[in-house]
Amino acid sequence: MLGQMMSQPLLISSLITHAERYHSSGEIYSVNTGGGVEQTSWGQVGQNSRKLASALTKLGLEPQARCGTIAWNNRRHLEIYFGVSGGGFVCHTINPRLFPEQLVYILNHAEDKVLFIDKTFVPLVAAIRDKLEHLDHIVLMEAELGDAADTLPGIIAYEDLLADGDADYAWPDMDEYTASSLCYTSGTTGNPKGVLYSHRSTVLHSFGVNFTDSVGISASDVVLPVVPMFHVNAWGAPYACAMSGARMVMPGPGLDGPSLVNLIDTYKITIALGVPTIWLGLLGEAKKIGSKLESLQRTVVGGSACPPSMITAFREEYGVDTVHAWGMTEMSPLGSVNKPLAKHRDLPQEEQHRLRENQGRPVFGVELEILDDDGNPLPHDGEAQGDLVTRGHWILDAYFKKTTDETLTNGWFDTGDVATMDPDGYVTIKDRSKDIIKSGGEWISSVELENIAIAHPKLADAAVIGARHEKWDERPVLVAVKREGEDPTEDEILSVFDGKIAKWQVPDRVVFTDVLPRNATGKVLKRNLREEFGEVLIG
Ligand SMILES: Nc1ncnc2c1ncn2[C@@H]1O[C@H](COP(=O)(O)OP(=O)(O)OP(=O)(O)O)[C@@H](O)[C@H]1O
Repeated sequence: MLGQMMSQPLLISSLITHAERYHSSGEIYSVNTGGGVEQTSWGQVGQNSRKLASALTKLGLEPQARCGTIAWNNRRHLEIYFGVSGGGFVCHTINPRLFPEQLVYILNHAEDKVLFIDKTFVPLVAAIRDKLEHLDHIVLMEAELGDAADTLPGIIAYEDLLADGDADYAWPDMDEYTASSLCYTSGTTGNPKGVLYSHRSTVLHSFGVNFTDSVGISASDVVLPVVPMFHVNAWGAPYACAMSGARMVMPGPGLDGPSLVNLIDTYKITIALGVPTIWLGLLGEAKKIGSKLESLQRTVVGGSACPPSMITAFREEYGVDTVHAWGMTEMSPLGSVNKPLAKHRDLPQEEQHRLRENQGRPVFGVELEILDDDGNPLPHDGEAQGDLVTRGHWILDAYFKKTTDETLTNGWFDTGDVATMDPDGYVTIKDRSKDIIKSGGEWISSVELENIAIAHPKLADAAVIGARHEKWDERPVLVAVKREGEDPTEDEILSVFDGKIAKWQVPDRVVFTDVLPRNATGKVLKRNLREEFGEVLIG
């Protein structure tokens, strides 16, 4: 049995303590709700997070009380991440883009006692305040209350709350399995479900993010987390940056193409993380204003499938490496990352590029398996498609307020994705099991068709659904959004599939629409598309 030193608990407070001690002067730039930029440092974030923990304790919060946040990526949100969890409370990040009824459901289900909000969300919260059953305090993430004092009586200004905190507050000791944070799934396939993370799972996940063959954030990086802090903790970037000492740029509410290009060029961003739709907007903008995105070394893309045409555009036009990653809320979220192996170095460039398109290999700490309908493992031959299941150090045991038996099957979590795995462990997500198209007993991947369609120069966006078919049960239909000023015909669009896939996989029809319905994290809501276009092949 080894001694005390090696059994020190893995706590979130240890991440911020490390940042405060060893990269105290490391800069953090934060865009506030008015568009101005504030500069702070890891040392200041550390100090403020301790004051916050102390102030929350003085407010009388019980250990493990949930503290919600409805906020953009900014420095106060960063302090709340460390202060709330470090103080032994649970940091519950909430997606403001959810419908008000969903917000009420989540806040009541989580039993949030305190809610931290950005100024932008005052009207949103005022409209639902009466329905929040457990809420005792609302904190405005500003120095002064302004009009919010009238709109939300009793609201406290963040800086006033901090002023009550003790600057030499000592982080409490606790078991590393204590809950530290809570996120709800984005509700693409049903009601949002709560996922609790522990201190241990969060610290281990940060190591996972920082592996060289993963996102690999280093002290010399300048990191732009475009992925919101309410979307699975910005994929763990805030914790991983505290661990490594990277400089951070928090983009605030401006996530449009021009704002992002400006931040990348001004702050010499080296790594940016976000979902594919964000990068589509950014690529268009960079071209328009002639930016070369010179400092940018890599974009980390996940949340939904990254179209190969985007990987090519980043590489060929800007020399930026796109790192395709896959995961989900239930996985903290990191599951797999696409990085090459030594043996790939000798392959022709084209082949190397093609290999970068799938969702990559499991990171140490995560196990992945593919199973057939009877739950038996399928071969890792890159061909066999099955249900992707997982278990590991930062994969959930049970949904919040549910049991393990209701969440796992034989100790594994079913991701709801259908995938193949090759002998090196590279995973290709074919579809979500609910979206895969079952045509006469054969499976067609809607993602594969979308990846091809989106490269059509006359299309701005595309999604493929299975529409009901009298003979084949289901057939693919492409729902397409035309690029501004273009008016392609159905045949013109379908020609994009020529020679790229078998003829029987080509969509039966193209239907045009103005905009694709997306959920609060930017994923296409295919069930809405099926409701609208699911019958277009009948009669
Ligand atoms: N790189 C990727 N390529 C393809 N799909 C991805 C990728 N990254 C994430 N996904 C998809 O996103 C899913 C995880 O989404 P998330 O955890 O944000 O919530 P959700 O699953 O959409 O919500 P809900 O479970 O409530 O429907 C994965 O299971 C997968 O289908």
